[in-house]
Amino acid sequence: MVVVAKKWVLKKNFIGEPKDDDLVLEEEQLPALKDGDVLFEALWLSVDPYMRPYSNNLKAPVDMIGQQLARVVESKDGRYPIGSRYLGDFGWRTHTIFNPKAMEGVKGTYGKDLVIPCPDLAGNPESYSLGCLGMPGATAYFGLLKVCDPKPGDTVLVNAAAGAVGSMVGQIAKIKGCKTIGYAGTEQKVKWLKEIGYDFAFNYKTEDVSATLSKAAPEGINCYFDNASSEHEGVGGDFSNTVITKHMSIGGRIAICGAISSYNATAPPMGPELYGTMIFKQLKMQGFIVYQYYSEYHAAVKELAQWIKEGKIQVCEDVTDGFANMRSGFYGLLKGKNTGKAVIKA
Ligand SMILES: NC(=O)C1=CN([C@@H]2O[C@H](COP(=O)(O)OP(=O)(O)OC[C@H]3O[C@@H](n4cnc5c(N)ncnc54)[C@H](OP(=O)(O)O)[C@@H]3O)[C@@H](O)[C@H]2O)C=CC1
Ligand SMILES: CCCCCC(=O)/C=C/[C@H]1[C@H](O)CC(=O)[C@@H]1CCCCCCC(=O)O
Repeated sequence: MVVVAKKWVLKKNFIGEPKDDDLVLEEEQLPALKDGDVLFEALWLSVDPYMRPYSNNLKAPVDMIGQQLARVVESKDGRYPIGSRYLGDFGWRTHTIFNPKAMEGVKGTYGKDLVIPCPDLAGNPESYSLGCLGMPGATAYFGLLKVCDPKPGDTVLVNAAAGAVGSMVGQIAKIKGCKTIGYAGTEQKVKWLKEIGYDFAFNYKTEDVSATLSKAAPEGINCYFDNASSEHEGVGGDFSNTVITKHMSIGGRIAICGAISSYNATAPPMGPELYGTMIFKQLKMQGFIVYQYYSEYHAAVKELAQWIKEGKIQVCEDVTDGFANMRSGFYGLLKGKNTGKAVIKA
């Protein structure tokens, strides 16, 4: 079988906001399969914020990085039957030849396997394996439960709350008996946050962060799940500085999950202004990477699937149709166009 794969190539490293000619769609004729080779075809592909900062470590021109849900279409390894589904770190490409035996023991970033069987999704749509039942869902699960360690009755604050991670954090926090406050960048997102059970939701672009927090959480914030980090401008100034210096309660916990507001920045982010508050309020602030909890990943996905099945978690996906439109799906994510998990249908 002659297969011509389509792939997105990072032609130039991004500088500032990504531009159309930084990423270019190309074709590549694949060779015939050798012994042990498996040919995968992408079904769904993920676009995630990390692709922007991580691609700075690559030297263009280079094939773009990313995870996809793929099915086996041809196989010379009996352990990989035709039709079976895998999550593969294959990058932005439609077809991939991978040799599991030759790649045995080769790990991806943070010790994760490069190709893993699609987990049991308990009847949920396959694309969820890249979102609520995949890396972003697990990020929400571990970041909240392990790093923020919420107690029933705690107040949990989340920014980029209508995204893949943030929408899950708020709903898991509700399951754990917390009061939840979410901030997002459009009125439509704010409306959706209320629909999925956030107790309070605000538009950080139009409402004063400090004033809204004083009203919604006069008791202070116990857990702050930070998806956007410093330089995240809300009305009234930097979002995280405002939250941390003015609104944390004593003994509060801060999970540093991401820093999307600075991914396109061309100057380094500002330094810590927070030490005084951290000390006097006895705060804990911890960065984390979802795969540091890799040994518990499948158990987490199982519990998340159960919560979805029980109707305790609602899911929204932002689907871009067609591999050829993957770049615009990614650029849209960086501009806040997505509600819920941004995925590409191949
Ligand atoms: N530590 C870890 O292991 C992991 C960390 N992450 C991090 O979690 C965060 C959320 O990821 P994910 O849920 O996948 O993405 P989202 O689905 O939340 O999409 C990104 C959202 O971020 C917001 N945003 C975009 N640009 C800016 C900006 N300049 N300032 C503030 N907000 C902005 C937009 O929402 P809005 O309209 O509300 O501004 C946008 O929709 C990211 O920072 C990501 O890097 C993700 C996975 C794993
Ligand atoms: C300042 C940058 C913060 C980035 C935070 C973030 O979004 C991290 C995401 C990682 C998540 O923990 C698990 C992942 O899959 C993300 C990293 C993936 C790196 C892939 C590199 C692949 C490659 O080099 O081929």
